[in-house]
Amino acid sequence: MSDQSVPDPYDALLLLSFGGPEGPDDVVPFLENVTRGRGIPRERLEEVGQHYFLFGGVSPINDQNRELLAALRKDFAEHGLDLPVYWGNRNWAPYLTDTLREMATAGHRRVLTLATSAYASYSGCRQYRENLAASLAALEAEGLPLPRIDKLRHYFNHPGFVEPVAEAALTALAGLPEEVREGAHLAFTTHSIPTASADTSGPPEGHGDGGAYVAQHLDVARLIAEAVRGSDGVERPWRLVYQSRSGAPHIPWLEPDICDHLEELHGAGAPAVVMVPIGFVSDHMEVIYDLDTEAMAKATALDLPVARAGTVGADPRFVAGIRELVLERAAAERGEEVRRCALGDLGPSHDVCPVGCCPGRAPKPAAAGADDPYAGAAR
Ligand SMILES: CC1=C(CCC(=O)O)c2cc3nc(cc4[nH]c(cc5[nH]c(cc1n2)c(C)c5CCC(=O)O)c(CCC(=O)O)c4C)C(CCC(=O)O)=C3C
Ligand SMILES: [Fe+2]
Repeated sequence: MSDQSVPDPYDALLLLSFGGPEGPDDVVPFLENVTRGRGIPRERLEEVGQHYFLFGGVSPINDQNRELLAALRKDFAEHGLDLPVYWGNRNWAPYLTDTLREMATAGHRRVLTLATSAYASYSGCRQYRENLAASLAALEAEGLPLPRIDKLRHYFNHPGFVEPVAEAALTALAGLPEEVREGAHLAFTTHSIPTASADTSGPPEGHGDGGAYVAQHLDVARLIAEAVRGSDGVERPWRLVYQSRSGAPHIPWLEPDICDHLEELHGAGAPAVVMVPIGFVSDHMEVIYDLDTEAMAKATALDLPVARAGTVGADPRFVAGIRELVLERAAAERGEEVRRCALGDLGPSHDVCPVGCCPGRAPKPAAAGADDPYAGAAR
């Protein structure tokens, strides 16, 4: 095609994700990668290993990322966007360092990163930035030229994310028996994190106020509850609840858990519940085990009709939204005036994570932010 455009200054997009095991022999080494130095009790690890074994030791997350990767490449090609897309993971092959090495060797010097987490938090944002810095350190030690790496702004409130999720919520609602549909409650779910980490999520000025993680999820939950009401005029009660808690029991994590919430709703006479996993971008293990297996077993035991909404996956609207975010950021980097699309009350998120954003327990170098130690060394 002759009308290909290069989104200057970027010369590549990096899809950065979690990774997951692809067979029974991968499960234990994968869990060791995930939990190295993170103080997760042994019993919890054995339990989580069982979740994977229940599915033949295969997490769906890698295939879902392969699908997203293919969809991004196709969408970019169809829109004349000349931007190669690569994929690397934190915890499983293709490992981030290997992907970045391939990118550096291929001559890429300005890389934009899309992480498969839509929200601010240590696990969903800074930890990925630390992984990028660690990989850059490894390339530096190998004497390779270092690309400069940026990260796309949080996309939780971008219409490309919100609209497919709202539609999925409606589809799930329509799957409930008709007589309980009107009275159904909406339960928006996301990954629980330690409350201390929730309180310090996002830029420092929001710390102590509950943090950005919860505020961002509440913004999305409200938008989707409104979209559902808009579809049939019925105002349904909704709540943001949590799932997939790990860590030691004496450390407070965000609550209530989805299973406790189902029990409480049932006790209060709710006729049905729609679970909407707004915290995730694909139906990976935390969705197919923690919701479809565990929470559904609870629902069956309670004799409570429960439906689960899908996640965005490789929905064309999500993919197009990513393309828009890439073009927006490229224009901003060129110093152009940009229109930033965002729904809800919080407005578009920052392009560059400020110093002190989503701190971890111990300070570590993090790339793609205001405190990126490689920003100057790169190029
Ligand atoms: C906020 C958040 C997201 C969403 C943002 C994002 O998507 O990044 C997320 C995603 C995911 N979490 C995943 C898997 C796991 N997370 C664990 C442990 C933890 N997650 C945490 C938080 C998050 N996690 C935290 C605070 C811990 C405690 C340990 C620590 O502080 O690091 C553990 C250890 C065992 C356990 O569950 O205790 C596993 C196996 C998978 C892969 C699923 C698959 O294989 O399909 C995905 C996408
Ligand atoms: Fe996790």
